[in-house]
Amino acid sequence: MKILVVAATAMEIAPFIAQQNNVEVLITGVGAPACMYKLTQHLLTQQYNMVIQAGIAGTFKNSIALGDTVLVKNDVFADLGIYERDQFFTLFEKGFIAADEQPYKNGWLHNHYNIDVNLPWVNAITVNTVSDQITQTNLFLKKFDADIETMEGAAFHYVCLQQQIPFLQLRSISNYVGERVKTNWKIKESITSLNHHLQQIITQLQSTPL
Ligand SMILES: O=C(O)c1cccc(C(=O)CC[C@H]2O[C@@H](n3cnc4c(=O)[nH]cnc43)[C@H](O)[C@@H]2O)c1
Repeated sequence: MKILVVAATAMEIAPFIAQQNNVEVLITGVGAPACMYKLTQHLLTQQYNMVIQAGIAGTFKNSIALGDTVLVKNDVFADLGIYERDQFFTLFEKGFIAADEQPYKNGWLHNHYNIDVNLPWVNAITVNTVSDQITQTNLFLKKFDADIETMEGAAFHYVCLQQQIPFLQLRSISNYVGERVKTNWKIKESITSLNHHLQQIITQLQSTPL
């Protein structure tokens, strides 16, 4: 099985890279535009059976602990929309995109691939601007009721769905959304957990017949 591992920063998958395990790695840079460009460019010339995005993330939910690792079932470009009279509308709500228009399913970028691992599947939002303003956190929480937030997930889902390549988005929780005091983040713990699960998933995939 030919697998590509994608991450925003090399730091997030440094332990995995250090193992040199014959799996290709693509570092896209932080944010959705860089992820979209780099991944699309790469996939136009290389073929894979599976692409895995691995990274850290913020969570909205107290039921998710820092250091926990999750898989993302649905993602969305949360701040792609229109502000009108102090109200935020998505492009679906404004009728610019139909909720089930390719590659969307009910307004989400849905991953229909399943893997038999003991990790929770969650819903995510992707933002261009990470904010410590409670108004932004509450707005997105009310609108999408997602579990976690990243800056690249929806871009990753969008490209893989359009290119029809099986994919997994693996995230470990480093912080609560809105928390910008980095000393309150659990970066080291989340990276350790992320890389442990990444290696486990890859070992499992490599032992699965195509
Ligand atoms: O400061 C460090 O030591 C450090 C080490 C590794 C990675 C980082 C990052 O800042 C990675 C940025 C990456 O993390 C995602 N992320 C993490 N928390 C959130 C959040 O609350 N909201 C949105 N995105 C988050 C994001 O995908 C970035 O690409 C720092």
